[in-house]
Amino acid sequence: MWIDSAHLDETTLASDRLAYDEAWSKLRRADGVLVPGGFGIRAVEGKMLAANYARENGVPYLGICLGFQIAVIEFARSVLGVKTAHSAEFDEKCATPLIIFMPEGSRTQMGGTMRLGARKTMLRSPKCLTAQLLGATAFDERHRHRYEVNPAYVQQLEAAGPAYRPRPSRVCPGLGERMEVFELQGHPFFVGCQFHPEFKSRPMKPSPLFLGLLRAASKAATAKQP
Ligand SMILES: NC(=O)CC[C@H](N)C(=O)O
Repeated sequence: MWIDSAHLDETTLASDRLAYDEAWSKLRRADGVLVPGGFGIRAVEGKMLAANYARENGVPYLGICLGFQIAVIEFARSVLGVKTAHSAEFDEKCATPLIIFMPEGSRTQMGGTMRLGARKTMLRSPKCLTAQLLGATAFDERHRHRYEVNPAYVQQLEAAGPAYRPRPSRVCPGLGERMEVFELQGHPFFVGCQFHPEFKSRPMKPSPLFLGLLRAASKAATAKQP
């Protein structure tokens, strides 16, 4: 079931009540939510609402790349109370640039300068869900992005306490650590990843992150049955 997340926000409520109600009715029926990667501001606030809905209602959530960045912003806004948190991709002058342009990127040379391809992610703890699902704390997954979680805020996010587990990973030498994974404890399944598990996922060998989402969603669906 696909939802145009632009229809979840208040501008659609004002302009097209039917589309708004339909989008929310689909979201409320969903046993799991996947917010995929993306570029550009279209529907970003709706994606934020979907992440908020999944987080607050214990609905399994997998956020990929932009879906990961959205989940981190939503958490900062709603849980940490940092209302001005945003991505510099959508508001370059925002007061709290939680997601910033990566230092190694180029703004003038667009061709091939994205952070692309397989990169090593090294998780801090074997106990996090991502490490358990992937069966490793170090793995190569493919990437495709220009922005990252602002390292200046990672400590503040980590200080949020046991409800939250950011898992930064090492990047290219000299660039320190990059936050690649976002998980919530005490939630049936809430995972965001900066990398794209779909790029290495195959029909007969799906990425364990997709299987994790589906398992959690199917458990939620079974629990709903009378
Ligand atoms: N592939 C994506 O989702 C990219 C996310 C975001 N637009 C970035 O460039 O970082």
